[in-house]
Amino acid sequence: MIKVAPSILSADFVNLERDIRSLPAAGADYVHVDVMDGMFVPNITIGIPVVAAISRIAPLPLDVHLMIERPIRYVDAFCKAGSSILTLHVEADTQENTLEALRRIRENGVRAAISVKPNTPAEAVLPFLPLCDLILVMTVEPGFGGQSFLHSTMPKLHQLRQWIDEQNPACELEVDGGVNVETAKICRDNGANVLVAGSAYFKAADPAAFVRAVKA
Ligand SMILES: O=C(CO)[C@@H](O)[C@H](O)COP(=O)(O)O
Repeated sequence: MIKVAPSILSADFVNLERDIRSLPAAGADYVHVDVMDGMFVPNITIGIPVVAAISRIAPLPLDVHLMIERPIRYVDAFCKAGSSILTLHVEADTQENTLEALRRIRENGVRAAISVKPNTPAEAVLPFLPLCDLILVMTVEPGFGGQSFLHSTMPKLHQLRQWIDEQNPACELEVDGGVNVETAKICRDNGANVLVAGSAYFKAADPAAFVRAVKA
């Protein structure tokens, strides 16, 4: 089953509660929340208190994507803030710390996930795959919404689908960046089952029609 996770980075922050509460009616499955620290990526977004506030009103599971350096420092806090899925970047710390962070996420009763930037090879995920409930393949350089989809990431997505099916079939495979109706089909064809969409979702004249089209 294909799932859609609108990225609230493209929502109207003045009306964030309204935008989040409207997601189920459009057929969305998760609320995708981008946390950026100005170090791992050249942008700063929201932190723990805002995630906690969103979790109090969110009608769907929170899919929290940490684009921060050394995320192990904050995983317990983001779990307690109400994350349902908590994603770390493989590039953000040592292998040892990343393994420990994934274990801690699961100990908190939260689904653990790993993300890879566009130029990071699929092999980088392998040490973490048994501890992951979701793998996120970035299809743009992380940091900003509204960028163009990088087709060069599709062989990696395809490879990860094969390894997930062989080694951890319950794990979800998510893509994020430049997802629209056309690129969603390419991602589905290469094995993604969760599609993050920011600008395409929030700019759609009819978000429900957009969700139906990307799931079709
Ligand atoms: O994590 C990120 C960007 O780093 C994404 O979640 C974007 O927010 C997706 O936005 P669009 O590319 O769909 O506009």
